[in-house]
Amino acid sequence: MSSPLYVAIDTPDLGKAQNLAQQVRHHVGGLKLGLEFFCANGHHGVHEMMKFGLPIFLDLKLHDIPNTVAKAVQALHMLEPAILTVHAAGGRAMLEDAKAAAGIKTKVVAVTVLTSLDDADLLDIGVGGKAEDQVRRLADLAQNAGLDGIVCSGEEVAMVKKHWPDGFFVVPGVRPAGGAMGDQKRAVTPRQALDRGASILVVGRPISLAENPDLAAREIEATL
Ligand SMILES: O=c1ccn([C@@H]2O[C@H](COP(=O)(O)O)[C@@H](O)[C@H]2O)c(=O)[nH]1
Repeated sequence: MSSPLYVAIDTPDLGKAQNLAQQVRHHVGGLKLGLEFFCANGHHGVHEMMKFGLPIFLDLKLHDIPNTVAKAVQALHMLEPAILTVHAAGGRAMLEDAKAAAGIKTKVVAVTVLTSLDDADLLDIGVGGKAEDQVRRLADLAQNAGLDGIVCSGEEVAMVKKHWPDGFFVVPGVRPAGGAMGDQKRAVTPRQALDRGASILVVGRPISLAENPDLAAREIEATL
């Protein structure tokens, strides 16, 4: 069985991205490429990273009107990402159209509440109540729109899985015990995320900024 640990390759530098992937390739289940990498390197960069033979998670968090998102998803077809993200807050029609536009090999998952936000941040953008309530609402929306799953924090994944047992749950904001939080506000350990029902875990800086990324990935993997 492949590892549930996906490494976030957050750099605009293709050479650095390849170097990191080369170091951790035997201890992770996939490579997550986000906006930073894609804006700098586009399709060419993704093709280069595909050469490592690991599943590619394109974390582009698409969020626009349904027609625009659907066309963007179509434009990614040739890359056949294993996982692609859109923002749940784009609404039901956008989610349905994104799913319909994706190739059959791609799981489309909806970002609910970013793991860098807490209840106070949500209030600032006009969402009262707790993050977990908003995650639940957006998870229901994603499920009803026919998506494959959602992105949420490890604090909510058990609650959502109860209502969506066969959903695919991506959990970022994962930190080894005592690790630096950085900008993450709703974080759990890799073991907690898995025990609570994560399908895959996304870990970036605890691996990429480590003195020895290979060792950091192995140490995280050993806890799973
Ligand atoms: O809610 C979300 C959605 C996506 N992310 C992404 O995951 C990684 C996390 O990186 P760390 O360095 O481990 O904090 C990063 O690429 C984010 O864009 C997220 O953190 N939270």
